[in-house]
Amino acid sequence: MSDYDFDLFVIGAGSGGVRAARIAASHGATVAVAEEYRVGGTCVIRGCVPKKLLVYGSHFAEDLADAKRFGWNTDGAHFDWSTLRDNVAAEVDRLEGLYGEIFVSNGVEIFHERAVVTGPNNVRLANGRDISARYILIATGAWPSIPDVPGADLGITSNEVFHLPELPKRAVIAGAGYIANEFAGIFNELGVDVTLVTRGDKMLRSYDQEIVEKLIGISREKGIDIRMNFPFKSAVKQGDGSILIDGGDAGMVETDLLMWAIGRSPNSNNLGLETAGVALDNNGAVIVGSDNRTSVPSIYAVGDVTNRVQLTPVAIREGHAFADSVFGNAPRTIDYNCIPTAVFSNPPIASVGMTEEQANATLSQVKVYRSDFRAMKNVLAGRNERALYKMIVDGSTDKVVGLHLIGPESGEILQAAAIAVKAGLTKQAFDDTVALHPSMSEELVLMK
Ligand SMILES: Cc1cc2nc3c(=O)[nH]c(=O)nc-3n(C[C@H](O)[C@H](O)[C@H](O)COP(=O)(O)OP(=O)(O)OC[C@H]3O[C@@H](n4cnc5c(N)ncnc54)[C@H](O)[C@@H]3O)c2cc1C
Ligand SMILES: NC(=O)c1ccc[n+]([C@@H]2O[C@H](COP(=O)([O-])OP(=O)(O)OC[C@H]3O[C@@H](n4cnc5c(N)ncnc54)[C@H](O)[C@@H]3O)[C@@H](O)[C@H]2O)c1
Repeated sequence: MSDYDFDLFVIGAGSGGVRAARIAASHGATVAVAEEYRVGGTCVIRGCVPKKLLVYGSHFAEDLADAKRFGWNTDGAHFDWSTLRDNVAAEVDRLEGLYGEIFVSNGVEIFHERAVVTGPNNVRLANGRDISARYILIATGAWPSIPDVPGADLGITSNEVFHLPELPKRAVIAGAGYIANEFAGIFNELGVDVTLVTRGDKMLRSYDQEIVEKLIGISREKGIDIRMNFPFKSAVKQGDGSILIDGGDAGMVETDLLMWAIGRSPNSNNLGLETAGVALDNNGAVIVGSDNRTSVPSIYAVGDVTNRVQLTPVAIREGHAFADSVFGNAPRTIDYNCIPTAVFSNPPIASVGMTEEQANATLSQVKVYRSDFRAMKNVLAGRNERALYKMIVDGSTDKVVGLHLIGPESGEILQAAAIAVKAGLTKQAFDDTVALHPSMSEELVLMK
């Protein structure tokens, strides 16, 4: 007989929590999970998945316009937001069901309610039930940040954006990161008049800034109004229902929808962590070691709540490594080097490894190769939109240390190329590879 109700209690059924629960159960642990909202977490319910489906749905606007040059008569084509919104919601429902089945088929008990930590080996469910566990895993994710300015509550966040009753005529998106650029692209394609406001003079700071400049140029060309150095002072609701935003010296902007996309904070509030002795950093992130263990030996944490890398594949890996280490007798840590990432803007950006700026700051010799080209499809479509691929090479070893792409399907192209960068292949190895023609990705082996 175990001294505890379960070997593992996971708080949060998102990317990290679901993986950890399933793998721990497969190692023979008795596992329970608490989820206060919907099984699947941010990525499945209100993140990556519905976002990518909206990216696909919105891109038909351009595809249909381009189709004319390829001989298709698309007159009469029109868009219906409720159809896209409801079909995406139905797909999310389907996936939520599949995630629930993972628990059933692995013998994991799920509690559909909030749980808080009450001690090193104890949690309390919202219904008041106390449960003990040998280990507790905090996998509660992150929550959209909202700034402390008057009228901030007039804005929505990515939590609400998938359920809009109708599309606004005008939208202001505040922020300059992933979500801001992705939704600027989606709304713009769907005919919404988009203004992107950002307090600084840079966007997508972690990305190669030459690639970002290209995105800014193309976005403006498509009609997205990008306003940098915009100090968001306040928002007020006007008589006609519109929202008036005061940007101080940057001027006033009137809009029908305000969306905050200024980052996500670790979901650690009122979780009982402080009382249990779990150390948090100044941003509320749970502090963990490379083994995902917190300051309390029986409590671990993975995913966004630790604020290391806020990406689904990373949360999944952390959850998997935790379960293998603690229940599978196979301790291991995650390698955070060369994580490929993409911004599903229009066009998308994809990146792996060092930017030119980072390489210059750390390597003694840096070579940069560029290919600035127009995709064949864009040429025939009469679309004057160019792609840019950049390869960053360590001049002393010839190793490719970074790849940065903007252009159609760049995420799909980069995932494969990232294997070569992660493996430490040289520029010569890229050059030795015969081009696959005609394709956009052949540019990767043709850079001079
Ligand atoms: C709009 C958007 C788009 C994104 N797009 C991408 C993308 O394209 N690619 C990518 O890699 N990443 C993307 N992300 C990030 C990705 O969704 C997260 O990194 C990932 O979901 C983190 O997983 P997690 O397990 O840490 O937390 P989550 O998936 O957020 O899961 C945490 C779960 O815990 C639950 N919970 C919280 N507190 C409690 C409690 N006390 N009791 C019970 N349950 C609780 C929450 O309801 C939630 O379901 C996107 C995020 C957003 C918001
Ligand atoms: N494609 C993807 O992989 C993807 C997509 C969406 C989200 N995500 C993940 O979710 C996280 C959150 O996304 P996000 O776009 O909200 O955040 P982000 O960190 O990408 O960008 C936030 C931006 O808001 C700015 N900002 C911060 N505080 C501000 C304030 N008070 N006023 C004005 N601007 C402010 C920041 O300078 C930054 O540019 C990302 O960091 C990413 O890890 C990933």
